[in-house]
Amino acid sequence: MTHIVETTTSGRDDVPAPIPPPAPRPAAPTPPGAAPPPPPPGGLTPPRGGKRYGTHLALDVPRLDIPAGSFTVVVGPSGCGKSTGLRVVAGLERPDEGQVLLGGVDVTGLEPGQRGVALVFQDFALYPHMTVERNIDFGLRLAARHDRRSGPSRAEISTRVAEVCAMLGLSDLRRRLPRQLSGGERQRVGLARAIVRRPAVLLLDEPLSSLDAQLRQRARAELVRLHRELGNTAVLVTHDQLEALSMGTNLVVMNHGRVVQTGPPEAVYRYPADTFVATFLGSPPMNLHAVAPTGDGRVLAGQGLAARLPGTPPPEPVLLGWRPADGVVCAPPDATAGDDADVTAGGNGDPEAPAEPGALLRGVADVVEFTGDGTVVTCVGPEGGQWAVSIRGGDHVPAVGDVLWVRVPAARVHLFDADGGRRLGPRTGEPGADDADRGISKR
Ligand SMILES: Nc1ncnc2c1ncn2[C@@H]1O[C@H](COP(=O)(O)OP(=O)(O)OP(=O)(O)O)[C@@H](O)[C@H]1O
Repeated sequence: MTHIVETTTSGRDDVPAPIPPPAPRPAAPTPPGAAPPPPPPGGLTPPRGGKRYGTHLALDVPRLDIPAGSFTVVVGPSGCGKSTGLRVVAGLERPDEGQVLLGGVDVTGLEPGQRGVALVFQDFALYPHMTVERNIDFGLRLAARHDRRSGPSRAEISTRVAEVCAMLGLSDLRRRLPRQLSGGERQRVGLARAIVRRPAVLLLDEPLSSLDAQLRQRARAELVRLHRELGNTAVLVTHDQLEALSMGTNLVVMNHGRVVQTGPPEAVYRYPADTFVATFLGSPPMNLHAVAPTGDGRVLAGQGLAARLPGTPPPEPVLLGWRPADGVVCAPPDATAGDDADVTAGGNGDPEAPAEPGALLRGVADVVEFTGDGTVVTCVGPEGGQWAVSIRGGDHVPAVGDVLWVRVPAARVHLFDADGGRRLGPRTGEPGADDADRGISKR
């Protein structure tokens, strides 16, 4: 639902009511559409503290900094508190504990309209009887009517609406009604309504969820370009991990009301802080295997898997992870371990430790899925353990029942604590740690 905090909480009865946003707080006493404060110099710190619904702690965030000018994407499973966090920042919910800081300024006690924040919800509830143009300039006209001296002039409103329509490709649609627009066009009108106010902080709650795959792809690119052009701070909430990885400059991963990891998307993807992040980001998710040290302790072994890692592996059983795209299908390591070996029979399928650092796995192809630009093969190891490997288009595609040997370069092997799932150090694959070995993974 498109909801611009200042305008749709105005409570005025001389304008038709839009479909209400989800449970907004009562009308803000501040002038509707009042000029937002300038962009915060020091970024956004939303929030310090938490939000409870009854006894349920929906948000438990001691501190979260969102850099000024960043495009921050908040991702996490359904119900993890993403929207609650956004609504606390917008002022639609008050935190039970802690503060919300915008550019170092405590805005916890401020009404939504005083925060310089615009919030765009996932379904774009436009005023159905108003044209595109009227929907977009609605908030500015209210501001002008409310404050004739410092509100925007008619000429200024017209210029700003023309600018935003040009930016979002809506110039030819200005006279249309919402029902005469496609879903993607309505989505752009919803965005235009928010950005025409030039908010210091643009909050987007799953704004692309109602679009089909093609429109979604275009809208993703549009939002990224828009952020570059506006130079403001944008926070986008999604449960779509492709959006999370591709759109933002800063990624926040949440689970159970908490922030699990933040950082540039590639760093979070490459060096997940725990098994939750490791398996939540990436499709297919990261493979995880229970392994334990064997022999002189330098080799980790599990069902159908052996790994030799640089440095000394941990002395305890751990979880070894690798991404399906980081596995390389290879020839059997020697003639005696032929393709006929029954890898599903007891320990017979466990490979020897590889001579070079890295992991070696053996499994039987169980499911072969064509994905368009490649194939994902799900394999079964001894005693039924499953893992997946991605095969690029053009490479040999195995058939169901084939035996597969897969090598994973040491730089792409992740180790996690077997109990808590926390990433373990010394970490293989840290930036600069295994650069020589990292080259092996380039296929
Ligand atoms: N008004 C409310 N009253 C009671 N519980 C609520 C309310 N709003 C949210 N919750 C609960 O708080 C938790 C966090 O909800 P929230 O909407 O922030 O999750 P989310 O991560 O945005 O989920 P989704 O991706 O499904 O939209 C959920 O368990 C939800 O059921």
